[in-house]
Amino acid sequence: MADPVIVKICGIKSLDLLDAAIEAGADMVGFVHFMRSPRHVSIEELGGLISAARGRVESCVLLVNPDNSCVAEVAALGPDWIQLHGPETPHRVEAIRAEAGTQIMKALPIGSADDVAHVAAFLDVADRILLDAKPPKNADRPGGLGETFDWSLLGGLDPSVPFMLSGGLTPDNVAEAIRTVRPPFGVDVSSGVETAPGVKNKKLIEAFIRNAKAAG
Ligand SMILES: O=C(O)c1ccccc1N[C@@H]1O[C@H](COP(=O)(O)O)[C@@H](O)[C@H]1O
Repeated sequence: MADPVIVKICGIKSLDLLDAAIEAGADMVGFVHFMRSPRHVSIEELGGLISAARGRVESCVLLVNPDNSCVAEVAALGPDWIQLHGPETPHRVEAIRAEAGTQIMKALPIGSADDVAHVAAFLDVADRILLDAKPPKNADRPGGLGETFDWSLLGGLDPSVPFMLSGGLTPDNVAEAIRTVRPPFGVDVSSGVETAPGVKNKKLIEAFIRNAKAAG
């Protein structure tokens, strides 16, 4: 039998939605600490969410180009993962991994075959790669926009790359995404389980997880 698909629900802001995601079968949850995001949570809120997740589901804190003090503050809360979703270079990712002492998921924007080739530069410095849609030039944030990308570009990816797929996934397209891309470390969603930016919906979370797990 195939391994079950790993599902990460990102952009959770409340304990109520955290419980709902865990009850629905999420394997990982993500909390966004980035002021320009509609899913931003403060350091104090992060502490409560990470504690409530501990031992039940893997937790991941999303940061965008963080400085060392931000990395240290977040790492002290004990998340399982830090997701770097900005323009961090391989050298900076390596430094953040050393500073934080947590597993690192590096998000990379995909819009062309060149972007796919760029993934190789991060394989030695990140524990996992998250492949996301390249945001439009005028976007006010580098992700969480509900944009998909051309999955066929990933046909050129080395099959040993440990990646998770994200970018515009929804309950309606997640099964097709899994069958087409076969991401070895599962799927990640934020906008696709919301009714408005930052407003998660329990029924959409349940449907997303159900459809993803069935497709695996
Ligand atoms: O969610 C955000 O606001 C966000 C801000 C800055 C960087 C990334 C962000 N979101 C992450 O992007 C991917 C894909 O999201 P979506 O499903 O297309 O909405 C996911 O990891 C989000 O958590």
